[in-house]
Amino acid sequence: MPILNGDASGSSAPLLAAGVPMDHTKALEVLSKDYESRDGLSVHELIDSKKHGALTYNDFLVLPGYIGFAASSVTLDSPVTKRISLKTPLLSSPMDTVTEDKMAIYMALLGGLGIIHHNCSPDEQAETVKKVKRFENGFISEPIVLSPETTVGEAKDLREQWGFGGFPVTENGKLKSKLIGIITTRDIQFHHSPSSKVTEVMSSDLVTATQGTTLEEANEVLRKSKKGKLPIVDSEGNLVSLVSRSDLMKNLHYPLASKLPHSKQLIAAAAIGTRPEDKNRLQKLVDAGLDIVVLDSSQGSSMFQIEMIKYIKETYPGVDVIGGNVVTREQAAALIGAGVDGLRIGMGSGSACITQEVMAVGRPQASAVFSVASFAAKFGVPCIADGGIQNVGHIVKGLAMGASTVMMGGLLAGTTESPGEYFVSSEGKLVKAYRGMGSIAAMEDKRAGGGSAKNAKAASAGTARYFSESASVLVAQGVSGSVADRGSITKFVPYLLAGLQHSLQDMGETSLKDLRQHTREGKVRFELRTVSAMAEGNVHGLHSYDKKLYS
Ligand SMILES: NC(=O)C1=CN([C@@H]2O[C@H](COP(=O)(O)OP(=O)(O)OC[C@H]3O[C@@H](n4cnc5c(N)ncnc54)[C@H](O)[C@@H]3O)[C@@H](O)[C@H]2O)C=CC1
Ligand SMILES: O=c1[nH]c(=O)c2[nH+]cn([C@@H]3O[C@H](COP(=O)(O)O)[C@@H](O)[C@H]3O)c2[nH]1
Ligand SMILES: [K+]
Repeated sequence: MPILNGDASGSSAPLLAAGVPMDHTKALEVLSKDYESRDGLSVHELIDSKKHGALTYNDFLVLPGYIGFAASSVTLDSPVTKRISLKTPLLSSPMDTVTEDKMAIYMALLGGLGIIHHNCSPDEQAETVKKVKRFENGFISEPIVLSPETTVGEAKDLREQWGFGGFPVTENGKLKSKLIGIITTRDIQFHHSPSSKVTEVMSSDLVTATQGTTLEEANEVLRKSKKGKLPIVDSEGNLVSLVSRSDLMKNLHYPLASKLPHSKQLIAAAAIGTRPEDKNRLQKLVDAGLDIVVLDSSQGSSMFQIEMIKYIKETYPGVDVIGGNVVTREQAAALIGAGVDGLRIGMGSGSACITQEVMAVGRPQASAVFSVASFAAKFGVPCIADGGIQNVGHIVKGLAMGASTVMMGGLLAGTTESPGEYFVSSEGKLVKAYRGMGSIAAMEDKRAGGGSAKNAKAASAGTARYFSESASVLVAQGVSGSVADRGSITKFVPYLLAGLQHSLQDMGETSLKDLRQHTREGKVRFELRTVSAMAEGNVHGLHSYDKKLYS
């Protein structure tokens, strides 16, 4: 008796119009014999502007490959210049709402790199470079210090404000002055006279360590002494830094940290312009220990940049130069010819950019990255995909298009490590300011006024030109706004990295090097995405939902 419901045997529901199904064990053989190419498109077929116009990240998808390994085994190291490679292929933008010392330090600790912005005086920028180079993992280089005149009440307020209660006391209340005591939460907790001086309750029987002590040694002293804080002093007993037990454990664990071989210091990178005065700025940055300089321009293919590249390569052979921005092969060739060690790709793709609207110049980012990176690869010049990154998928696509690293502004501007304070938006959301460096706000910022120019504005990254070209109108190429709170990059970057590993695993690629090579060879396959495909690929049909990305 035939099984009607659920019967797939015989001729009741044939898949092929006629004939017997093939032997299933021959599936792979048939696949390789019967088809001229793999399923989907090669990158060359995908990025074909004659057929498809120029594409950006949302316009295509990568097809899955074969998973024969664990996601955790995917390696993500990648070069950022001809000489320097990173364990984390992520960079933060040289923007005044994104990268100052804290971002640069933590990006480097996490294996990436933060490019220090130049919308400030050369001395301020050099000081930031110094902070990155001098940063010693686990040592608090700028602790809160009390003076002998500080009262117990004030110390209690500081504890409230900072959330911790161990403060060193020095003769003049500053760092690099003689350490005379340390005050802990316990010393002030039950002291009922807020007007007493801290010297009455502090402990002056101190366990200290001398400058040059390693973190491991400091750890051992803390363990033995059972203290919470270990002041580090110089040979004269002046306080130079502090090690805190609570910070210690988390600080010991940055195995990916970006350092040069034989150096204990983090790699420091900073941006400059191509004006004559930028040469003086660069000298200060190099004196402060700079490793990589980024020539920051929306249109890098200029006589100014070519001259600057040659000058830097000649004057500072130890410093690597990243040129840009570029979006075409021709622009790239000019800068590669001048000797750049790396290129930065992107024009108008940034989240706060209006360059394409205002200048009518630019290029959709996926096409830009593929065109430039495939050309630059011939000369061993690594490329940065800069701008337009909104999620892990975009990072992956930038890397699949041939970039070695990816640069982000807006995505990192809402983290604790970016400059500025959080504030509450009119909708009641916790946000931080984010603005394009070509926005009116950034161009007019008074902080830019520390330079040599008489007019404060003239020293800024974005306005210099307007003052020498006798133009009185500032033409904005960016906007100023805010972005939502994203917490600390010490959580966010590991999330991006884990997401990247899972994505590469889906593609069947075990490293970024393989991803780039297999894309070039046509093994990694792509598909164009229609508007409805994009809608399908996103959340749809739900009454409501919560989009929590990681925990
Ligand atoms: N990636 C992107 O899509 C964009 C980025 N931006 C950002 O905005 C900021 C400003 O960018 P730009 O205005 O492109 O900066 P820029 O410094 O390249 O300024 C461009 C103008 O200054 C002139 N200039 C440069 N060096 C000169 C010299 N030595 N002598 C005479 N004139 C010289 C150029 O001819 C040009 O008119 C940067 O931080 C940049 O990254 C701005 C627009 C787009
Ligand atoms: O057209 C522009 N006008 C601007 O004012 C501007 N400021 C920054 N940038 C570029 O945007 C990149 C960061 O982009 P995301 O926020 O999308 O990560 C950055 O890395 C820059 O390349 C600008 N582009
Ligand atoms: K844009």
